[in-house]
Amino acid sequence: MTAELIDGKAFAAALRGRIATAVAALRAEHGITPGLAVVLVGEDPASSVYVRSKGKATVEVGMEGFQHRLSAEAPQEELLALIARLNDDPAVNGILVQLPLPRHMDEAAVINAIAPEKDVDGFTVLNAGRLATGQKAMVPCTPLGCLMLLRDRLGSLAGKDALVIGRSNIVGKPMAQLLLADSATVTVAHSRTRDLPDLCRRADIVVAAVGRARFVQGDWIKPGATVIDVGINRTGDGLVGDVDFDAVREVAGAITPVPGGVGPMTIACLLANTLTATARANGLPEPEGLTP
Ligand SMILES: Nc1nc(=O)c2c([nH]1)NC[C@@H]1CN(c3ccc(C(=O)N[C@@H](CCC(=O)O)C(=O)O)cc3)C=[N+]21
Repeated sequence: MTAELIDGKAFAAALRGRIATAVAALRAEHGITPGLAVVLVGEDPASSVYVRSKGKATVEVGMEGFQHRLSAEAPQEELLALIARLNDDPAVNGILVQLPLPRHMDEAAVINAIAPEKDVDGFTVLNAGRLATGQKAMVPCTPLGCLMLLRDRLGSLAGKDALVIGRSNIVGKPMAQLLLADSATVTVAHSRTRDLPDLCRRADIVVAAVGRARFVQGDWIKPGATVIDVGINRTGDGLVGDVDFDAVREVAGAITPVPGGVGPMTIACLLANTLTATARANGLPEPEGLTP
């Protein structure tokens, strides 16, 4: 049996369509246009590509995009001053500082300078704590996108055995929190985990976010399991995920491809978070289906 493909690209396009409709209504009924500021420090070519596609997606749903570029050598104070201005700017509802930052900067200090209500990445300590304690939060875009795909495929996640491979603050940990909030039984595996293949064979849901090309093997997968591949690895033969796609798709029930899986959902969820932040900032009801 071959796994069903989970079409993240199509799901993301539909989500962006609903966002565009809500943005148009916000403008017509309240004269409000959501604004998203993206800050890029340095000239990393991959980062420039992401920032450009985020800018394009922002305009396509009718939001206003603001781009700020600082040189790789800019002092941290300059970045903090820019963030302070964006925090105070009423036209800016969401702020994203593209990661990674140059080595001379303190990533945590920079991220936590973002006003929590404008933290559309959900990376600040306050939003991470809110998510972990079941309070209304800004939820990191990639895990939120994965959750939407999982619920669409499986319905209720209650009682499912979920394995998250990777423990980063931006994917693994918030993904585990979201699955736990949906009453899955969650295991988080990492580089020091013993018997990962055996652990994986028990999982109904596998979320791979390790950053190692084709790491998850076909014989690690329980037949019929749902596999979400968060990996974006540039190799000699193009963009590949953290899952050995050709082998795993022979065993799994459903799997996300790379590209065309989680990546497009990340960008759509960034727009979803910007819309949610705008509604909250203006005391308006939040559009449904954009938050967990
Ligand atoms: N503060 C911050 N927030 C981020 O969300 C953030 C970041 N920094 N730094 C970099 C990573 C990476 N990231 C991706 C978003 C979309 C695709 C995406 O759409 N990928 C396409 C393919 C793109 C291609 O062909 O290169 C796909 O998977 O189909 C990939 C990667 C967001 N990031």
